[in-house]
Amino acid sequence: MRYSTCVSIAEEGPAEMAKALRTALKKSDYAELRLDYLEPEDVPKMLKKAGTMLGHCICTLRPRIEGGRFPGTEKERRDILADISRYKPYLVDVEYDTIRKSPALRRRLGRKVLVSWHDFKGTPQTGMLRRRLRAMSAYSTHVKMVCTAKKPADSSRMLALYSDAGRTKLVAFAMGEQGKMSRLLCLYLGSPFTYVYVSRPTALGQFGLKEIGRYIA
Ligand SMILES: O=C1C[C@@](O)(C(=O)O)C[C@@H](O)[C@@H]1O
Repeated sequence: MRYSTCVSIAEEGPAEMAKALRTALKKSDYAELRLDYLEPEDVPKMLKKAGTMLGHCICTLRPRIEGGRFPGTEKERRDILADISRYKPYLVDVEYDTIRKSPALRRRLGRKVLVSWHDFKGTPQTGMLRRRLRAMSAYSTHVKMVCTAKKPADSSRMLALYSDAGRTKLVAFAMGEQGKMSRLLCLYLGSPFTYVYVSRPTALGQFGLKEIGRYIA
């Protein structure tokens, strides 16, 4: 079995992001473009630059309220998300709250959506996590749940979710130093990939691409 990585790229200009993307895809199956790090008007420029590489890209436009940098309004963000999906990337990352509240956006997005949810403060109890997984799976076959581990058992609760995933392609792990190993173990439990960085981490506890290579058997 080969395990896949997704290099998270958070550069602040389209030229830099495109360069980082070319480098990342030499060594990684997937890359995440953190398009919220760009000026909104540069997003289409970046998507054009990415060209056929987009088939390996997860496009993310995270709002500030969910830990991202997108500066505009929710309406502007939803319009850009719908535009991004027209370029047909591998997946468009859309937050659970966004997709749940916007049937209009659901109609405009293709089927290739990664429904995501983050908890930057902690890790809820198992019952809540399971209910959330079920609710998220109603919107896509690709679901991502990322919490913050304060102690090792928090990571274990995230990893236990794989036994409830069924046909859902689940990416679930915990951020933070206490969660670091869950980023590796999720691969062995069925996660389609794990997030890594090349130049600088986009989240706490992320492995570097080279570093994780030393752990993967
Ligand atoms: O959701 C995720 C996962 C992540 O937060 C991480 O912890 O590696 C990094 C983000 O860029 C990405 O959108």
